[in-house]
Amino acid sequence: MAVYTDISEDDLRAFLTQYDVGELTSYKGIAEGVENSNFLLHTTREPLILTLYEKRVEKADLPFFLGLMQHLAAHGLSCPLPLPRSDGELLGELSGRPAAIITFLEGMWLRKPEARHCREVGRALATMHVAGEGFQLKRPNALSLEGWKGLWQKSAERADEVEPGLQEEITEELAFLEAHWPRDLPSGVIHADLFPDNVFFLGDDLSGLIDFYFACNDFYAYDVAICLNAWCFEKDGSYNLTKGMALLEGYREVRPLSKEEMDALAVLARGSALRFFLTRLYDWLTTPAGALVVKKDPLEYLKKLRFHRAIVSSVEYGLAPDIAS
Ligand SMILES: Nc1ncnc2c1ncn2[C@@H]1O[C@H](COP(=O)(O)OP(=O)(O)OP(=O)(O)O)[C@@H](O)[C@H]1O
Ligand SMILES: N[C@@H](CCO)C(=O)O
Repeated sequence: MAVYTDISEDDLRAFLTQYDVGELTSYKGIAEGVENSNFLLHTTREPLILTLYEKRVEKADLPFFLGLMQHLAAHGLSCPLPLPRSDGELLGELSGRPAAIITFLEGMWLRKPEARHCREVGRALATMHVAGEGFQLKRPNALSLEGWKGLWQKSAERADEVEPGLQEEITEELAFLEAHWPRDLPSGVIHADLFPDNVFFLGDDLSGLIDFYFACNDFYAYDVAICLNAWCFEKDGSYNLTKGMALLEGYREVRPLSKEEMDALAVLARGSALRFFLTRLYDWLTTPAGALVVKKDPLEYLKKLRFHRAIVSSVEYGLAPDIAS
């Protein structure tokens, strides 16, 4: 469960006096998510989400994340909108943590997405990429090559506890990615964590995207690779070509992918798999037993990484042979 920081009713009521949200009628911690503490607030008006930002979110980045949600919502993407306080600020403090209130997005995330949902996700991802153009603030991706190296240094010594041989394998993978990472692909604001639990649906219709707290400036195609990893593999570790095809087609309906972007998919997917492997590995090794959070399995992403290593053509992701390399 992701409620790292508890709040008292008195502190919450005092915090809410700075917002024009009506009277608080109830609140509860939300069990899902692993990064921040989230609460659902009911007031005499609309339901709201209160987020307290935790360890992996830098306070200095919050104006980027909250400003981005405002920008995207104003440019046609369905996503939560941060509420300003009476002094105009989007960010406050509660229980010693930076805190913000955002609008509640209707819908549910899909436990078992199908190909038609992957198509919707592809479209929504491209819509976000297009909507993000013109957003003035910049945030380099802290979880790209340099960040991976830093994370790896913190876990490498204990990696073989998780699977023998991992230390050598990941060290070699990092060296490969350093040598082959693309230098010049179309880039802009990416979501960088568009997993099923961050995409809401009402029935089969996508109702919106949430959780922009890893958003940053990076290659658009890297975001596509993140989604292929997060949406198009089955529980048994196999890649679902139909889902991959649907996701890529949905994306390309809204924003074309260039030949360079398509050619780079396998290496970007390797990097993306390594990124989630490393954050999961770090959490696996450091989260204290008994913490109220469900740890995610790093080995799921190791399997994906190995799959991408064996790719020789982007046709294998579901791109039509006439446009794939
Ligand atoms: N704007 C919103 N509208 C409705 N529900 C929301 C909203 N924001 C968050 N939630 C709820 O809170 C849960 C956790 O939110 P979120 O994914 O932002 O947390 P996180 O800790 O950053 O998670 P993650 O592990 O995905 O990084 C969501 O699964 C959803 O149930
Ligand atoms: N989506 C991430 C967790 C949040 O960063 C994962 O599944 O590892």
